[in-house]
Amino acid sequence: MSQLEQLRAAMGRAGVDALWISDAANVRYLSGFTSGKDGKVLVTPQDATLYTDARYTVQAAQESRVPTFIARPPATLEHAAPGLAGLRVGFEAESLTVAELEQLRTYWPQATLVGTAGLLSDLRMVKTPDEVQAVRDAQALADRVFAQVRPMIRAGVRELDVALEIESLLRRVGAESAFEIIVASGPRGALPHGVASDRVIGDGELVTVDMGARLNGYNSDMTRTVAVGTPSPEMARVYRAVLEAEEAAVRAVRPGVRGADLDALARDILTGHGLGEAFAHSLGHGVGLMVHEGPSLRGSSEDVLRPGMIVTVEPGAYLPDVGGVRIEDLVLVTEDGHEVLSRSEKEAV
Ligand SMILES: CSCC[C@H](N)C(=O)N[C@@H](C)C(=O)N[C@@H](C)C(=O)O
Repeated sequence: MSQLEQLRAAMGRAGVDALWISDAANVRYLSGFTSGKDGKVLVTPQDATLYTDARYTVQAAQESRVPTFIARPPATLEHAAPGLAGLRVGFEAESLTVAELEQLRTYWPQATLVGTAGLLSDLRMVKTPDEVQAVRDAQALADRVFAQVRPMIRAGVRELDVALEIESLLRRVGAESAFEIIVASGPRGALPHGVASDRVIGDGELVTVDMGARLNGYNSDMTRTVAVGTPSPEMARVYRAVLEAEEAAVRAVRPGVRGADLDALARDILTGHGLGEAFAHSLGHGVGLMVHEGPSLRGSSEDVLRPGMIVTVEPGAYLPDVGGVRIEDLVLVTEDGHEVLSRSEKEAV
């Protein structure tokens, strides 16, 4: 089934006849138009239309897999209105603003507007072969960049300079950083999202580097914690515990496994090392057009892994004022198990 056919089936289950798609990643996913933030897609029982404005006339003609109508709101809404009379029209409750909803109410008075959630994000969880290749390419690039940057992670270098080098290497090959690069050294390692600061890396410290490449719209995500010199026995113990949890969770990735069970597996290992409280976030998340998307590998998740999903496995342990460790791999769920897409070496500490 095509993406559009799968979406129409999901719309039927949600009880809507048409869907107004406003989330930028969903617009891109469904239409192929790469400037999704400046577009909307309307899916009706018969048609799908990309609405964008005249800045994108040429680009939309080149990229969009669905017919395009060039206009700005409210002309877009006026164009759509006649076809929506009497229909139940879904909108994406997680991305449409209140002001935009009011505008839909004004211009589509004969439609019944219905809030929906997750119709496209559910589809996006399982990647097509082309999407898998796109994430694979992004991760391969991130691995190459990490290998180039690893030698500069040493005492006397600022975290910021490490991040800048990663960013510039990514930019030079036409990619960009998938998110603000995390370089957290020494005690800053206790910040799970310690974006690079002007702190100078010291001897005997662990340094957590969390980076991703965005290439052709698709993201990668990987974390390595590296040792500069010889870390304290306490931090070496934490590193080995996190590595044990990470490797065990990666080994367990296969179709049919629940995200919640993978989280519990890693959490139980860290708890056994007295680090359960120090693991301050979920085990992982899906990666694709967004760095964070479904499925979720957290305790409350009901997601079950299926072939074609791409997830991170990233346990961590964070000790305030002392330091922290996170180790993260990007993992493709295959028909009979998994394939680890991130290839960067993990150091023995
Ligand atoms: C702001 S993007 C940061 C990406 C980073 N690699 C990452 O995913 N960090 C995780 C610790 C994280 O944010 N996990 C989320 C899903 C959570 O546990 O709520």
